[in-house]
Amino acid sequence: MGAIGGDKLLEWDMMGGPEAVNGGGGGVGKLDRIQVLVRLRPLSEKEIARGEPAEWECINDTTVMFRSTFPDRPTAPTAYTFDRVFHSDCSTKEVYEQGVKEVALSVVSGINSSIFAYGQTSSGKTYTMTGVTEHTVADIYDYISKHEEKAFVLKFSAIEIYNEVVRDLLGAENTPLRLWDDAEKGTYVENLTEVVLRDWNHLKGLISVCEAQRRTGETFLNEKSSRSHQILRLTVESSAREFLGKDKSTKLVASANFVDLAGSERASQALSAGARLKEGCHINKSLLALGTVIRKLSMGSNAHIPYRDSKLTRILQPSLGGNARTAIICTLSPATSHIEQSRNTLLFGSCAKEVVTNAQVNVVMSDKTLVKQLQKEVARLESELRRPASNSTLEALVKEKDNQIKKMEKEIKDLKSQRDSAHSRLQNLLRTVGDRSKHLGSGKRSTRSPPSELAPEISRDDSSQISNDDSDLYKEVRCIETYGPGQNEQLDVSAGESSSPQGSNMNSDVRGNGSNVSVNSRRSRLLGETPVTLEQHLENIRRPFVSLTRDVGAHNSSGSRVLGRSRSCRSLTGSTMFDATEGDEGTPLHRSMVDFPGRLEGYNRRGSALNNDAESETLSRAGSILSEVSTSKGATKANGDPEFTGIGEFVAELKEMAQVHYQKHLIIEIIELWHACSISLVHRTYFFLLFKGDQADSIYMEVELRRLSFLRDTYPRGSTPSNVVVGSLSSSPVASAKKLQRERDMLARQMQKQLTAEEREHLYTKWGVSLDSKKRKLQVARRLWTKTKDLEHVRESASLVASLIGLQEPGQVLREMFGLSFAPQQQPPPRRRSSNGWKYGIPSFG
Ligand SMILES: Nc1ncnc2c1ncn2[C@@H]1O[C@H](COP(=O)(O)OP(=O)(O)OP(=O)(O)O)[C@@H](O)[C@H]1O
Repeated sequence: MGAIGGDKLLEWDMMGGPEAVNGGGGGVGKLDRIQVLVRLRPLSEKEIARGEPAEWECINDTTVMFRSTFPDRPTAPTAYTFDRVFHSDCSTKEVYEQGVKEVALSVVSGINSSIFAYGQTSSGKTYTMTGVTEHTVADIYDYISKHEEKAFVLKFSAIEIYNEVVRDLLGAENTPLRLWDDAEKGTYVENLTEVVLRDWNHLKGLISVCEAQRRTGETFLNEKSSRSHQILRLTVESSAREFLGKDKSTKLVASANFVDLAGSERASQALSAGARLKEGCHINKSLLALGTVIRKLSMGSNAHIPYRDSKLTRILQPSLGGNARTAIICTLSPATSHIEQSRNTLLFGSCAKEVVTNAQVNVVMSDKTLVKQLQKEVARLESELRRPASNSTLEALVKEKDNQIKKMEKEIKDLKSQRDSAHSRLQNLLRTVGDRSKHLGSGKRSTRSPPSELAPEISRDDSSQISNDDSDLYKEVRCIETYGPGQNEQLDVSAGESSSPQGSNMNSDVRGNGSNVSVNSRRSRLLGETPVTLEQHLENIRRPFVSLTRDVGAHNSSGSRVLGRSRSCRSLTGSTMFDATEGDEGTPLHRSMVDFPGRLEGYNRRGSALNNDAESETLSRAGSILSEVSTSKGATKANGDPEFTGIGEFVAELKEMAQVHYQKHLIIEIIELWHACSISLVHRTYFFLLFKGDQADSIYMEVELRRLSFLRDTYPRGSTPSNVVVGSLSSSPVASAKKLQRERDMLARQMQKQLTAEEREHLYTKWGVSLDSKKRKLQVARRLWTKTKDLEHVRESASLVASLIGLQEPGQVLREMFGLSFAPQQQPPPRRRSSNGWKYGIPSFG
C-alpha cells in the first residue's frame, strides 16, 4: 500500500476526466452502489463423493435460488437477487467480462476500483480472484498498448492480513507492517514494497511470489485453504505524453484493489484445531467486522462506521463507501453441507449491494506544478487587488455622488423654505394670540369671519352647507391642505379678526343652541385656531426640523463631520420668540405670560441631541429657532444655557405653551365676567385656586365661561331662570351685588378674627390702605378682585380670601361644588377649617 511519494491527490469531477468510464456524474464524484455478483462453483469431488446435491440454482442472470432436493426436508424456495449471478458452468472470464470488468478498468481513468471475493472457505474465492486479477491486468496492458499517446506507470504492491498482522507479500523480511492514518492518503501501510512493473510478465511473476508467500493451510474443507486476507494493489498512473516533463503536466492516478478474503468457516465443519482454529477465529473476527461495516453502510445512516475494528476494514475503508468503485463477488458452494454459510454469504451480499460509494477521478499534480499553479493564482489575485478601478467606474462613482449631493442640496433648500415658512407662521400665530389677549383685555368682543383672503377658498366650496363655526374649522383645514412655501399668509390667523356679517361671536354661541357650541370652537375663537389646526400647525413646524436634523445627521454620517453648536445659535440667546408679547411686557398680563410660573419655571433642558456644525448653515438656522424657544421658555433661568433635547420635546413645549396661553386667556375672560356679574369672591377664589393649568382644566374653564357669558347676556333682560342658576350665581345683578357686598363685609370680619394686628398692618400696607384711615379692613375687602386685568392682583386677592376662609388645598371636591365635575360619583363638600396660615397653592396660570 505504497504512498505516492511527493504527489498531491486532487479530486476531479469524473466528467472532467479524459475518459470517464462511468459516463460521469454531475458533482465532484459519482455516487455508485457496490456491485454485487454471485458465483456458484461446481460441486467439488469431495462433495460429489459425499453425494451432496447442488441445492442452489441460478434461475436467471440476476437471481439465485435455493431449492431443497430432499423430499423429506422440503423447504420453500428462496430467491436472492443481485447485480449478476453466475452459475457453476460460467468461466472466470465470463465473470470478469460480465461482472467486474467495468469496475476493474475504472482504474485507467483515474478512478479507484476494488474487486472483492467473499464467501465461505473452499467456495472458490481464490480461484475467482486469481482469474479476475489476471484478466484485469491483461486488459489494462491491452488498454495501454492501445493508448500510445499516454504514458503509463504501473506499480504493484501486495499484503496479507494474517491473524490481524499485516505482512508485505513482496518484502524480503517477514516482519509485521504498521498502519498509519494520513489526512490525505487515509490509512496506509508503512514501508510497503511497491514495485514498478515493467510488463505483464513481470506482474505475473510478482503475483506468483505473492501466492507463494501467502499463508495457506490444509483444512478438512480445502486442501489449500487461504488462511489470510490478501490484497493486491495495482496502481495505474497515466499522463499525456505531450506534457511529460513540462510544468503543466498532470496525471491520473488510481489503484485497483484485488481482495481475496479468507473464507468464513465453522470450526466444526473445518474440523480445525490448533493453529487452524486460531486462524479461523481471526478470520471470522475480521469478517465479522467487515460484515458490520457493510451492514451499517447499507443502512445509509450517518451512524459511526466501525472501520477501525479490524485492520481489514481500516485498509479497505476507501473501497467501502469511499472513493472507489467496488464489486463484490460472492462465491457459493452449492453443496447442501454449506447451506448455512451460503445463506450468510448471500445476506452479506444483500447488504453490500445497498452500500453507496463516491468514486472520483483522481488527478495528481506534481509538487512543482502545484506550486506553480498556486503561485499563478496568488499573482492573479494580487493583481486584481492592485488594479485601480477603471476610469469609467470612477466616473460613474463621481457622478452618482454628485447626484446625491445635488439631491441633498435641494432637500436642504426645501427644508429651509419649509422651516422659514413654519417659523413665520408660528410667529404670526403667537402674535395673533397676543393681539387677541389685548383685545380680550379691553373687554371687546369681535365677531369672527373667515379672513378676506380665504374667502375665495370658501366660496369655491359650498359654504352654505356649513355653520359659521364650522367655517372656521373648514378654513383651517383648507389652510393645511393648501399649505406650502409662499402660502403661509393664508395661515395668518390675525386675519380672522376682521369683521364679517356672517361671522359668529361668543354671545351668539351662548344664545344659540348650547349644544352646538363646542369647547373646541370656543378655544378656536380665543386662539384664532381650532385645536386640531393648532396641533397640525405645530406638526408642520416640527416636520421640517425632523427632516432637517435627519438630513443633517445623514450628511454627518456620510461626510464624517463632527458637528458643534452654531455661533448663530448662541448669538440669538436672549432674543424672544414671541414677538407679540414683546411690546406688551409692561402690562401685568404679558409679564405674567412671559414670567410664567409653574411647570415652565422648573423646566431644564438636557444635553443636546443635535451636534450642530458651526459650518452648517442649515442646522444653524434650526438651532437659532430652537434657541429662541429655549430662551423664551426659560426666561426665568437667568444666564441659563439653552439646550435642546429634541424636536419632539420642542413640539411638546410649543403645545404646552399654546395650552398655557389659551388657559390664561380663558381665565382673564372669566375674571372679567366674574367682575361683570358680581360673582362671589369665594367662588372666584375657589375656582381660581382650583386649577393648575392642566390641559383638562380648559374644559372646566370653558364651561364656567359659557355659564358666565350666559348670565351676563341674560342679566340685562331680567332675572335668570332658576334652572340655570347654579352654585354661587344669583338670579339677578342686584341680588348678586348685594350678596357680593355682604361677602366683602364677611371677609373684613374674618380679617379681624384670623389675622394678628401685625399681619393686618402688613396687609393694609400691601393693599395701599392708609394705616390711619377708618374701616381699613373693609377697604381691603372692597379692593379684592377688582383689578380684572392684573393677574398679580387676582392672585393676591385669591390668596387673601383663601386664607381668610381657611381654604388650604383645593381639589376635586371643589369642582363638584361648582358643578364642574364630570365624574358620575358625587363627593361631599370639603370640611372647612380656619387657618391663620397662607397655605394654598398658586395656580399656574396666573
Ligand atoms: N468455479 C470453479 N470451477 C472449478 N473449480 C473451482 C471453482 N471454484 C473453486 N474451484 C475449486 O475449488 C477449490 C477451492 O477453491 P478456492 O481455494 O478458490 O476456495 P477459497 O474460497 O479460496 O477457499 P479458502 O477460503 O479456504 O481459501 C479449488 O480446488 C478450486 O480449484
